[in-house]
Amino acid sequence: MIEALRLLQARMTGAGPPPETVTETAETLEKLAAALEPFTVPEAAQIVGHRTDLPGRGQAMAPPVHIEEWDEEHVLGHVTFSRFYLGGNGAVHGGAIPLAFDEVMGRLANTGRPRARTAYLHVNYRKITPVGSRLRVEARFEREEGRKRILAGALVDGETVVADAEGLFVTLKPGQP
Ligand SMILES: CCCCCCCC(=O)SCCNC(=O)CCNC(=O)[C@H](O)C(C)(C)COP(=O)(O)OP(=O)(O)OC[C@H]1O[C@@H](n2cnc3c(N)ncnc32)[C@H](O)[C@@H]1OP(=O)(O)O
Repeated sequence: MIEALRLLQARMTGAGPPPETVTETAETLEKLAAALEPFTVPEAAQIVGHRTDLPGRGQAMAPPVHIEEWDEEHVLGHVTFSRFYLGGNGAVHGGAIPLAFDEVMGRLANTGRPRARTAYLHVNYRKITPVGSRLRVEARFEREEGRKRILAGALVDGETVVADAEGLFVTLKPGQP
């Protein structure tokens, strides 16, 4: 279902269909939304965001990062930003890149450690990030200072770093959501 939605997002973004196809598509989507409505559940029971075996934990909002290596110190994976993430002129939207970093670095920050949340994510856009290219995603745990965990991440196209990031993740105190 989530993969199908991702495909739809990409195809819809890249489409210039005639008005009758637009109307037909809108009606079909409204029917699908209505079919799912009776199955609305509380957050803890929803599938999306809880499937850690799926790229982006099954969130169609997050770019689909495929993980190849994962431990408490580093993550290595790859991602291809589909047409859905297009900002303009073949470049990925600047807001989509932190989504990928937060997903990967947030999970790494929380691997084998008490729960933490992102306090800041500083992203450097070094080059344009091309839509449709398979990119390497790297993240590593840099250091810990009290409740603060500092992580680094990079998005690499071939040998070129197209974006890198530093993230601060702060350990939650009891009662913090
Ligand atoms: C549940 C886990 C899911 C996985 C996480 C996935 C990643 C995410 O996307 S989380 C969603 C996005 N993030 C959020 O919504 C977080 C919202 N913010 C918060 O909840 C709080 O601000 C929180 C928890 C980060 C920190 O608040 P609080 O516990 O009051 O921290 P506080 O005591 O002020 O600061 C602790 C230390 O961090 C530092 N700090 C906190 N925020 C920042 C910041 N933005 N910049 C620099 N330093 C900061 C403080 O200066 C302090 O440093 P020191 O100990 O040296 O004096």
